[in-house]
Amino acid sequence: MLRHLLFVLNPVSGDISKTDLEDTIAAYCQQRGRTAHFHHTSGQDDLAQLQARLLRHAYDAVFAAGGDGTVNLVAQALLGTPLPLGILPLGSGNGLSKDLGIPQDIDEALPLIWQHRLRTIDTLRVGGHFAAHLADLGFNALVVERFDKGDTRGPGAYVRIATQEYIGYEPATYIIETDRETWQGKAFMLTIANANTFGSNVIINPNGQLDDGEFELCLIEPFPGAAAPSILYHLYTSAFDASNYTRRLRCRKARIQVPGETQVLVQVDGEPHRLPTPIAVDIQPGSLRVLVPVPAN
Ligand SMILES: Nc1ncnc2c1ncn2[C@@H]1O[C@H](COP(=O)(O)OP(=O)(O)OP(=O)(O)O)[C@@H](O)[C@H]1O
Repeated sequence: MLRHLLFVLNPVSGDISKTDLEDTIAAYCQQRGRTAHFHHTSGQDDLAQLQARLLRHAYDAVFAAGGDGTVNLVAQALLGTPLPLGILPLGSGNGLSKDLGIPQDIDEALPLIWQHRLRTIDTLRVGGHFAAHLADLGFNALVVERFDKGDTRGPGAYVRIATQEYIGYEPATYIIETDRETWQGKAFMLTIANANTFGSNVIINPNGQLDDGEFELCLIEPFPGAAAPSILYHLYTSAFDASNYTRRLRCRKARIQVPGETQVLVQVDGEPHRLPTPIAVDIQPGSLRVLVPVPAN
């Protein structure tokens, strides 16, 4: 039984107050013979702080209570340890928890603390950064960066920024060499996907498996404005491959060049980074243990 549980709380994620939540979690654990410990992120030096805490204290599992950024932080701190990651989805983007079938309602997610199944999944390294879920280059990375810098949150702000950026957006050229093939061309966006679904519910990589030792490069090629509604429709209906403007490359490793650019904007698990080119991507098979709901009979 997982007895000593550490909850890593991001106090600002998703604009959700977490003051009462701590009491709820502590009582919930106590009633079931578990002990809850809490760690608050500060936004500064969080990885080193969490790693230091994990060296000082013995826990049986660590829960990320926040969005994909908090999940990325906790997952990274757990690499190389036998400890499993639990997720309480409390961010504006909760993509990995959706892909793992974790309920999005916090009251429904709490039972994961004591009823769960252990699953081992792959993670990615993207340009030297750890990614547990999705990374991308191109249009979405640009929107994520602007969203990150802005002071408004929520899906409304994302759509507003996306609409502004879409007008006049110039797709870049990419040269992608994988362990299987080479592809060269312009792309509106290029998603590096171990998982399936963005926090926004866009299904960028239908049927991609989190534990198959492979990942997918999901390309949306330049398209005329008139095709945008049908592409969006395909993205929300698990029909990525049905569009004339999409393609997926499945692989274990890839090298992405962007001719003429010495650095490029890359979004990794919701956080924007400017990374030197070429970008190397590798799958790290079976590198993370996660707690997932027990399937209903
Ligand atoms: N105490 C804090 N104050 C300010 N920022 C913080 C704090 N703790 C963590 N952060 C920042 O929160 C971000 C991660 O947020 P997370 O993805 O968990 O939630 P989110 O609501 O989905 O995030 P966002 O809305 O920013 O995408 C990281 O950039 C991290 O540096």
